Amino acid sequence: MELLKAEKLSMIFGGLRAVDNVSFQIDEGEIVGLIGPNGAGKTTFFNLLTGIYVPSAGEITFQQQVGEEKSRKELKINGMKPYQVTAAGIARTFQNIRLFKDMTVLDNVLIGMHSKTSTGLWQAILPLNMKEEQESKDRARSLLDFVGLLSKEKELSKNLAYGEQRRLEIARALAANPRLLLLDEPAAGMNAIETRELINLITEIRKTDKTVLLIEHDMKLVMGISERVMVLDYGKKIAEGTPQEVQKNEKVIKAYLGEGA
Ligand SMILES: Nc1ncnc2c1ncn2[C@@H]1O[C@H](COP(=O)(O)OP(=O)(O)OP(=O)(O)O)[C@@H](O)[C@H]1O
Repeated sequence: MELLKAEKLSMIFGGLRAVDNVSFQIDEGEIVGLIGPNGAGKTTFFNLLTGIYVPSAGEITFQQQVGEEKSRKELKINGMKPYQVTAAGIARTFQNIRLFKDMTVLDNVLIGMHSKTSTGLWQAILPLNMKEEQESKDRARSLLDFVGLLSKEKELSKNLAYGEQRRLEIARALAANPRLLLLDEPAAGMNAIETRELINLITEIRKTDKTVLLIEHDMKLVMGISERVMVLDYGKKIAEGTPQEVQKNEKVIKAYLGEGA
């Protein structure tokens, strides 16, 4: 079932078409990889889906879940503010880790929980009533447990190892309880062990009913974990298909993977 659809999406900076007429759909429960050379427009595409940029052309729709009965409402994402997009059910991590470095690991997750409102930071810092505060902390701790960081809850996030900071970013994004999780180069800078742990984590996230779209340059990871892969080059979609199809695609080999792939 369709979760998010982008139709003929473009983003133009000056004369540069960073995203050029890209149509894309992701269904509920899928893990989809987004690949392409440096500067292909991958992060810009994420920025369009998350309200950081308003598209120069095209439309993005998201099937928001409303109420307890899980009924759906089609929502137009264009023009929404990033916090409204998060509240609608799309959360993300960033290529350059964006944690509050002088705050504890636990507080970083608590902030993610309250980022659904424009006053999110203040709500996270100001005291809630005791019961709410305890419930929030319990949920934040269970997310830390999920990403394997519970034992580090009191540490300052800047003191975590690089791979741990990346996992904390994922916990912070999950705190918003998204239906669609966007991961921007989650394995960047990770060693082989950290990458293996990350693959396990993404597999576990998928089991929790979430849909995942990830940008990644680690081909082993992205081809191993994705059911479908979309390839961008100079802002244009040059291929889309299963990892096997994409790896055999002449255009993709020429633009990105190279002959030795
Ligand atoms: N705010 C901006 N203003 C002007 N140009 C931009 C802006 N953001 C991105 N670009 C340009 O748009 C193009 C696409 O950039 P983008 O960061 O989306 O690529 P990418 O595929 O994510 O690259 P990488 O793999 O290196 O992260 C690049 O040429 C980049 O310089």
